[in-house]
Amino acid sequence: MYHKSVTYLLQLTKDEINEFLNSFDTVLTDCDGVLWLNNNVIDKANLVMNRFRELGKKVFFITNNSSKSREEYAIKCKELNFKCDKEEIISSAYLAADYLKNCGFNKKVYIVGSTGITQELDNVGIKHTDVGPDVHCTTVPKLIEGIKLDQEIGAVIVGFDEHISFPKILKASSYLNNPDCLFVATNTDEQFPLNSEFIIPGTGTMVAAVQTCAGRKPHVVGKPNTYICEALVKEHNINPKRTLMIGDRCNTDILLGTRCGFQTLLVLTGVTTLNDVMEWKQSDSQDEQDLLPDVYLDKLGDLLPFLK
Ligand SMILES: O=C(O)COP(=O)(O)O
Ligand SMILES: [Mg+2]
Repeated sequence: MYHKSVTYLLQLTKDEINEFLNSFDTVLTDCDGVLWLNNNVIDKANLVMNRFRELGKKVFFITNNSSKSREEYAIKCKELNFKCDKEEIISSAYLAADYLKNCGFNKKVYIVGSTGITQELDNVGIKHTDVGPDVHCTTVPKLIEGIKLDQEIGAVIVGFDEHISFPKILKASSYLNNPDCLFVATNTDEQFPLNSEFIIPGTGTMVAAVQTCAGRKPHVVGKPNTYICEALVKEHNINPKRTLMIGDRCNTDILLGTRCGFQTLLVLTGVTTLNDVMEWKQSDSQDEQDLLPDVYLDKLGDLLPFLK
């Protein structure tokens, strides 16, 4: 309807907004920066998502955040009053485990990441290393002396790891020195959306460290990789043209929507700013044009009055 026009939804007439709301049957929504920031719901986002469901629309939550399993996200949604089943939540930790399962992987995984990944690997019966701090306070030669590489390791998964460290980068890169060792990244988001004076390193920071040292590029399972959406379209018989992708980050959420032929709604409560978008709108680079949303809002909750 408003293909890549960057239309501000609230400047439309009531009828035009209703026509837009009736133009999709399925909603895929990003989480961090759209629905919540950390453990705080973003103004009325839960009321809007629950109302979409009451109006008969299919709803799926697609997050690049690998720190939680689907089960843990289902608990978080319940606590924050978002109605949803575990099967409607796709986290990048789940995607990483699903990808290795589909590859018939039967060795052990070295994880740079957290318990979202260990739980999802456990769910599919894939062996893995532990997560948590791995620090060193000695010299590099002494550190290396103390490391015995595990010969069972056949893949490295890099996800969000607040305990990222020199020893972890060294070990992951050493395993990846074997070209047969798979290199999987959950996502490459550069920073976490957190409206504060601090910049929180996103998973892209951890991935870049290992990628640089290992001299190899990972297979990235999260947005904007279309892997998950192709699976959803097939499994739930979704019509891409009548699907809305809602996101706060254009180089993952909106780009995914563009690649899958979905309609796209950008909300300004997370990472991408309106200035970013207006700069891309002036650009003649196709890559930047692909980042443009169809429509945008200051926050998802602004839709509530139109969903009566
Ligand atoms: O984990 C992130 O960096 C972003 O997560 P999101 O995809 O839910 O916005
Ligand atoms: Mg987000």
